[in-house]
Amino acid sequence: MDLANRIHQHFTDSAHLKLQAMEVLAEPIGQAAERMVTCLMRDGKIMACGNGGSAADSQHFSSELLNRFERERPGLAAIALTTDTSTLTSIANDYAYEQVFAKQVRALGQPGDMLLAISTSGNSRNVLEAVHAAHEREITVIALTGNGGGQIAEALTAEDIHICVPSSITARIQEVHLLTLHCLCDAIDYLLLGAE
Ligand SMILES: O=C(CO)[C@@H](O)[C@H](O)[C@H](O)[C@H](O)COP(=O)(O)O
Ligand SMILES: [Zn+2]
Repeated sequence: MDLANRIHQHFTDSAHLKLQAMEVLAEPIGQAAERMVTCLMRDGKIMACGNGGSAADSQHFSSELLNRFERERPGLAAIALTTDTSTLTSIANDYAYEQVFAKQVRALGQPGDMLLAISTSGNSRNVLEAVHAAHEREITVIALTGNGGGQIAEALTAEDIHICVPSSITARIQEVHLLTLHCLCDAIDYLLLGAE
């Protein structure tokens, strides 16, 4: 396959997966948005975490709540647990990389907050540990995964919401994750501000 065909194939695969994911994810995405609005309106906050591309997604999402998405509104309480290199490196150095998000959840999280746990494999240990820490603090989890959800799916409770992309290809899963996060941002604004 030459380069042009490879590129065409990526676009085609990504487009097909988004249409397939729409059928199964629209409902949990809507539920997650409603729960996030309830959390925010009760003065809760949304903490987000993930590794690599999912760390970038965590920061992308939190910035669009703290600042704005597409409509004018006051900032909303969100924080990415992936940005403070002094915190991340000291926890990893003094304890273990597995604890870099969980220790922050235990320190910052309050009952009624929410954790957005992003992992394409569903198996990243530090995200899994953050899920456990959230449950200890009576924090509901929105898990954004793929690959069947992995160990994170097994750790979720009936109170949590699982948005699992029906694919095992990391890049394709991430492309649906980004669309999902923008759907969440739009839905939150729609629920708070009404239709434009
Ligand atoms: O962005 C990519 C691949 O597209 C990578 O950086 C990817 O995020 C990293 O391999 C992560 O460590 C994968 O972690 P996870 O999504 O399985 O939790
Ligand atoms: Zn965005």
